[in-house]
Amino acid sequence: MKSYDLESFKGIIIAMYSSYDAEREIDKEAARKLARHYASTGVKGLYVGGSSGEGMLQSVEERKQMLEAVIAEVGKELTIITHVGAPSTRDSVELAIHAEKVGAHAVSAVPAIYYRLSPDSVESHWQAIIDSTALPFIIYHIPQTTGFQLSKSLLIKMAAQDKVIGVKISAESTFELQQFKAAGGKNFLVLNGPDEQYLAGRSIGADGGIGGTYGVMPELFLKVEQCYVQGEMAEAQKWQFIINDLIVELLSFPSLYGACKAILSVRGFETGQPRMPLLPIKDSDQERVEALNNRILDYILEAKG
Ligand SMILES: CC(=O)N[C@H](C=O)[C@@H](O)[C@H](O)[C@H](O)CO
Ligand SMILES: CC(=O)C(=O)O
Repeated sequence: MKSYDLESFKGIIIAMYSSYDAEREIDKEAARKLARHYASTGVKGLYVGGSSGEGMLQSVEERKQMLEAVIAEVGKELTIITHVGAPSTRDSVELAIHAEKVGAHAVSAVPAIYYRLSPDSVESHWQAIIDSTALPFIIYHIPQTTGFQLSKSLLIKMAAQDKVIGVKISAESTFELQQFKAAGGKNFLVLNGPDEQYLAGRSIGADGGIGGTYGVMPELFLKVEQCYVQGEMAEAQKWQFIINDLIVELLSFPSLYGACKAILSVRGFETGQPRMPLLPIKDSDQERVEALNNRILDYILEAKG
């Protein structure tokens, strides 16, 4: 048994987009407004500073500001997981210590990026982060961007520690997800990464999911989850199909995050463009953004029924 409350990490957790002002600096007020909105949707929590949150494109100071804004607004209502992954162990540890100080509920990290690292090196990196606080830790496994393939043996070694409560797996193999779930055991969380496979991941062992596209349609993922829990598999599949149609369209823009942020902007939540090298949405994309937003909003209405 882990000595942490695992229930608070099970369910739909939005990988939150960062908010920037007109000068492209962190906009704490805008971040709070968006977090407040998310709290009203019924999701379980927020994942701050991950891939969707552009943590890797921000300074350590900016990452702290984003987290502080989110916690100030919804830290008492939602589970707040903060991603502290960085190229250097030193920066990750600094972010973890800060996260604990300001009241985050868990830290999470990808392997250190850029250098091609041995499993021993990644393990030491994660261990330094884990040892720096009393917070639970969630491994972020996303080999397609980090290049690091987490082995089952390293996973088992990590999961044996009380503080290591789970893994978020963004690799696309649901078999790998299942293998990690089996290896981690009953008291180890597996959170689904690829939003396109939420239902598949859930069916084969995931306890919930953390996703970037949840941020523009949390209600639809909550619907899939609700149908799944109630055993209405045909209905759950129907909604996953709808979601995947929408994701395919989101992926057709210059950048996924740019498209999601543009949709939020149409709804009155200004978060700015994503940072370079992520491409911004062009003016000529605006009409298509609005049409897609309308489609999503219609589905949200239908899902709420
Ligand atoms: C690389 C990346 O950002 N992956 C996210 C997390 O796993 C997903 O939520 C995707 O954004 C989503 O599945 C759309 O492809
Ligand atoms: C977790 C996730 O989906 C992200 O970091 O964007």
